[in-house]
Amino acid sequence: MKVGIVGVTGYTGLELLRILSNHPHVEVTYLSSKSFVGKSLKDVYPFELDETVLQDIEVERFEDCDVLFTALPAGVSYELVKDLKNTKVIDLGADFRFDDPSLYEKHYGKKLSNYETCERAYGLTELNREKIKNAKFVGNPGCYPTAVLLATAPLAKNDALGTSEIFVDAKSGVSGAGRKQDESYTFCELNENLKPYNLVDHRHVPEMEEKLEALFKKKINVVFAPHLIPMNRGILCTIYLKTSLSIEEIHRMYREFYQDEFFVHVLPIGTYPTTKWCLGTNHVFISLTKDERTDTLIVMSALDNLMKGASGQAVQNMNVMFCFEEQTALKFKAVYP
Ligand SMILES: NC(=O)C1=CN([C@@H]2O[C@H](COP(=O)(O)OP(=O)(O)OC[C@H]3O[C@@H](n4cnc5c(N)ncnc54)[C@H](OP(=O)(O)O)[C@@H]3O)[C@@H](O)[C@H]2O)C=CC1
Ligand SMILES: CC(=O)N[C@@H](CCC(=O)OP(=O)(O)O)C(=O)O
Repeated sequence: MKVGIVGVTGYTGLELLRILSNHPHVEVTYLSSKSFVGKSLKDVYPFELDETVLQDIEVERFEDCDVLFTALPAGVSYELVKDLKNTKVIDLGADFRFDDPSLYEKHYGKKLSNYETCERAYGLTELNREKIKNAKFVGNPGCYPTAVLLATAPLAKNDALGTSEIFVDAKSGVSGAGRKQDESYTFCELNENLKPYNLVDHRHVPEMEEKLEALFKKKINVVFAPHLIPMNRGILCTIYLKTSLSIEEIHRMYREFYQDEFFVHVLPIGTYPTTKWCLGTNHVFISLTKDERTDTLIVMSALDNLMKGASGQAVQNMNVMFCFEEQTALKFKAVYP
């Protein structure tokens, strides 16, 4: 199967290439860049050892691929790919994530033409597998929404959420911001530092709320506090919510909900996840603790933002769309320590 990566020079693009180089059923035939057209990938990243020449972004070349991964800033992919006839698209940005295009317009400041007519699915594999199978366009979720939705979805199935509000404290490694050059991402700004950013009005809040509403069949407000942490990769979300169920009942529900999932692990009660367990893998670790005194459930989820939070999940979705075994090329174990 022929695969293209548009935006291979970014962090998620490179991660896609790392994963796909282990995939027995695909050949990566098209790699594109904006700034390095005509150079080989090896010229830009000597460790890649890949002499493939980086192409310009040419829509005509997209049709030669069976599937195209677009790993571009939000707002660029949609217009490039929306009219493709035979090529399936997995977009790592936000352009295909929303059911309600007015939410995208409000939070990303751009109108998407004819959005309603494109056959699209939200690419949170474990929660949307059947739709992903037949979709032409898959909107791969944001990294924080992946962590938060997987950590809360079992409560929806059992109507176990006692309130209409959840509180999320999140920490992310710096690769989550992409390879941008910006003063706030320089070494001295980040090293030995823990930095809150975009509190409350982060763009992932409307994405989380839209998907939570669909899951819980009621409006759920998300109070969200993200932080940058001086690590390359990894996300840890700590979610506070109310439920009247006992920790044993909740733990049983979560275990049951994810019992057939290869990538989602519900830890024993009292075991807390760490980001290092997921490093370079597509696995997600979830833990549950209840503060009985305040009747508060604390759910934690840890994942690698470039893997399950982006490129790993994108390949998982490709496997679902093309009927390959879902774990193909994704059986990485953590790099530890
Ligand atoms: N990093 C992460 O953990 C996650 C990222 N995402 C999303 O995935 C997408 C890619 O992210 P990431 O790889 O981190 O980003 P990077 O900033 O690392 O890379 C961006 C890529 O897009 C290309 N590019 C930049 N601007 C344009 C443009 N105007 N037109 C065409 N190409 C352009 C760059 O090309 P060149 O290098 O040639 O200039 C580069 O290949 C984004 O939408 C991001 O929000 C989603 C989940 C997690
Ligand atoms: C650390 C950091 O900056 N993380 C990014 C999220 C990465 C991601 O999932 O991005 P998109 O939704 O834009 O695709 C952020 O907070 O915007």
